Amino acid sequence: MTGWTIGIIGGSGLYAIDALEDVERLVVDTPWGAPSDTLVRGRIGAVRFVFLPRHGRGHRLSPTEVNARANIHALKLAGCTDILALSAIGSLREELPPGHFVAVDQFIDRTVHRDTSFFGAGLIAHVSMADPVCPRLSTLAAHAGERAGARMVHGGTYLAMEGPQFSTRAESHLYRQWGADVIGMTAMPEAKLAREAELPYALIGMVTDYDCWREDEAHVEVDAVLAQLVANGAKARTLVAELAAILPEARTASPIDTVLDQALITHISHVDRAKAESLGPIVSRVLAKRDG
Ligand SMILES: CSC[C@H]1O[C@H](OP(=O)(O)O)[C@H](O)[C@@H]1O
Ligand SMILES: Nc1ncnc2[nH]cnc12
Repeated sequence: MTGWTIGIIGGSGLYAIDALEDVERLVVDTPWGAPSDTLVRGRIGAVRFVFLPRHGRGHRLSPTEVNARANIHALKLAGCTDILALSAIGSLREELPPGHFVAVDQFIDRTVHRDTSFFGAGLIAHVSMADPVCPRLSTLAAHAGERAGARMVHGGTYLAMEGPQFSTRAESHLYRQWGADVIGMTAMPEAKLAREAELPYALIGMVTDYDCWREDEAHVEVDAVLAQLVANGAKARTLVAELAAILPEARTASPIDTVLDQALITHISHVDRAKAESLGPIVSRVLAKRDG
């Protein structure tokens, strides 16, 4: 086995990864409650994967109901070293038609009804989100997508909206003016929480629609999104298998593995020990270093 354990968060239309071998289901509980579903642990070749369908099998959870803290905490508990998220996205750009895949590298967070941090209550950290995705994993995932036959665009800004309703036309035009390239409802606070958990995160978005900013095009509807996802689904699954094939054999350290060294601000003598205990593997590394 390699040193990688890749957590895969599957978005709308991606509720299983059939290439996984030696599969076992893990029921994991966290201080934030249960994740979206049981985790599916397996391997492809020598690479370990842990798969989690973001909305649960059968798509039971709305974007607001997805418990991102539980999901990221559960993936950390399951031993993940990195997280690759796959999502359906709307396009805010003419040159990103349905069927294109985008390796997202920036976010604008417009979500308002979600818990966005593991920290607080006696243990405070301020992580940098200046560069919110891991360039190493994002580049590898983009190459895997190309090998899977996807039309891949490297880089793009994702606007995270609360939903579950799609945008008004005025909002869609506004987000274009802000410089957003694609839109979705789920990657925030997921990406922020992955960073707090010291897990390098990348997001491959699969364009399903042109949202509603184009006057000559039907506005987005779920049935069109799902039809496009069925068309993209096989490529998304192949992308995961290709990623396993191209990952370097040994995982070298990422700067994201140790972000809490700088970000954790609470003095060790004032850390709330019960809170630290509940965060488990998210803070055990950095606290052991400071205790020592
Ligand atoms: C089914 S259309 C809207 C839905 O799809 C996207 O979810 P995900 O990112 O999990 O693929 C979008 O963010 C909305 O939640
Ligand atoms: N147009 C859109 N807006 C928000 N989330 C989406 N997911 C897929 N298409 C979307």
